[in-house]
Amino acid sequence: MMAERKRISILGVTGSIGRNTVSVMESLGVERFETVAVTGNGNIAGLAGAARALGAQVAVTADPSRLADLRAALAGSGIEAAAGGDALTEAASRPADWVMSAIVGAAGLAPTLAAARTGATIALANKECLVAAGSVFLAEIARSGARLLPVDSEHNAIFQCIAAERDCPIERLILTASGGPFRNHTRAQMAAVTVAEAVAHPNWSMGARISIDSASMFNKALEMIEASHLFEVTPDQIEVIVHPQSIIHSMVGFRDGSILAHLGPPDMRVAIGHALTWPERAALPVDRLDFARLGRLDFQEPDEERFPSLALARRAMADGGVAGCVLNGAHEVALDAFIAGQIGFLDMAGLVAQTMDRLDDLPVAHDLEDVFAADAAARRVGRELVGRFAA
Ligand SMILES: NC(=O)C1=CN([C@@H]2O[C@H](COP(=O)(O)OP(=O)(O)OC[C@H]3O[C@@H](n4cnc5c(N)ncnc54)[C@H](OP(=O)(O)O)[C@@H]3O)[C@@H](O)[C@H]2O)C=CC1
Ligand SMILES: CC(=O)[C@@H](O)[C@H](O)COP(=O)(O)O
Ligand SMILES: [Mn+2]
Repeated sequence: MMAERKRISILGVTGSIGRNTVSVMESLGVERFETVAVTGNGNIAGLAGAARALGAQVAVTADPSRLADLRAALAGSGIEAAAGGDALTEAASRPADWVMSAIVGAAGLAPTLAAARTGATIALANKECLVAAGSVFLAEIARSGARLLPVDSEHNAIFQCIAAERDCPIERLILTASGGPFRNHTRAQMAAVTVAEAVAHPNWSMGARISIDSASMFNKALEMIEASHLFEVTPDQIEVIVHPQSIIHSMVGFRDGSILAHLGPPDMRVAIGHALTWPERAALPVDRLDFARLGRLDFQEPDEERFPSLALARRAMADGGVAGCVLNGAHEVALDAFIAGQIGFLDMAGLVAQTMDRLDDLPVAHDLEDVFAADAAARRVGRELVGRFAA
């Protein structure tokens, strides 16, 4: 008798994580899965291609102006086409067993919560959900009974390290950071880097925005806040160590001095496959580590002078309330402005810091409306500040 097929939706199927998710499904056999919904934004050919490859029920673009293009791309397939924010939420709400949350940025928050409210298991790649909405997001997850499986490589690594240690308190979480392409740049060199240089990650193949965030270490800043929400630790238990090879994906220290680490090739199919087949492990066609060839693993202290984003994360965690939401909203504005050539690479941290200064008295968020209000305020202030940095 054929085993019941797992019902899957992929939010952000056209992106780096989305494509890797499709690749993992293909390597496991797409016939094992029933694909409910796939979503994208501007990449209509990619969206229609994924929908056809997986035999999805519905494909949704977030961009309403692209509905006709999507319909044309899906012609003859029998797959429903839809567009816009409400359609995205409706598709995310369709009953599924497992939903990959891989839309980039805070735009992923509403669809991810829509999926969580159905009680589906949420494979969470989108770190901005936790950074922006933190306890409100977790309260909604708890209410829905949905299970959260971290996909971000560091958090997936920690999840794997603590799986057998349920009753042992964590002493420290050690997040590894590659240090990005500017690991050894001086501040003067960093001030002049281009978008093309910032996007060129030394180890991982990822979307443009997270690649630039790795270069500024804003990615690690977001991940510190993400870890503070996912695991039972206080901010001072979260450490960052630069590990240029990206082979150790993170470590957990316990009170007896033991440290458990998760190692693997820098390939997101490992974390995605782990979340997709959890609590089992399926065979994956990824490179196997060859330690003799690696020869060594290096570590260095992160330099918070050159990477001020890390101190901003510590400040957001200490401030609590909506500080993470303000950091995230301002950071998304700063990143857009850097990509558009309006501000320099180092201005991003300055813009976020000034936005946090100006919005340090916002009320604590009790619900999603409060979160969206704080996010909107951060973006408004951030956009005002872009002009000043652009001068
Ligand atoms: N890439 C990686 O290896 C890792 C990524 N992550 C996290 O996973 C998330 C996705 O990253 P990544 O795959 O690199 O990003 P990509 O930029 O490659 O893909 C982003 C996805 O989101 C869609 N999208 C963009 N804007 C919107 C919007 N306004 N509304 C709805 N959908 C939208 C894109 O659609 P389209 O392409 O059609 O425009 C695409 O499907 C991020 O939060 C990132 O931090 C975490 C760990 C590793
Ligand atoms: C693959 C993944 O999870 C990314 O977040 C990655 O960790 C980025 O590398 P950095 O360590 O350079 O931020
Ligand atoms: Mn990561």
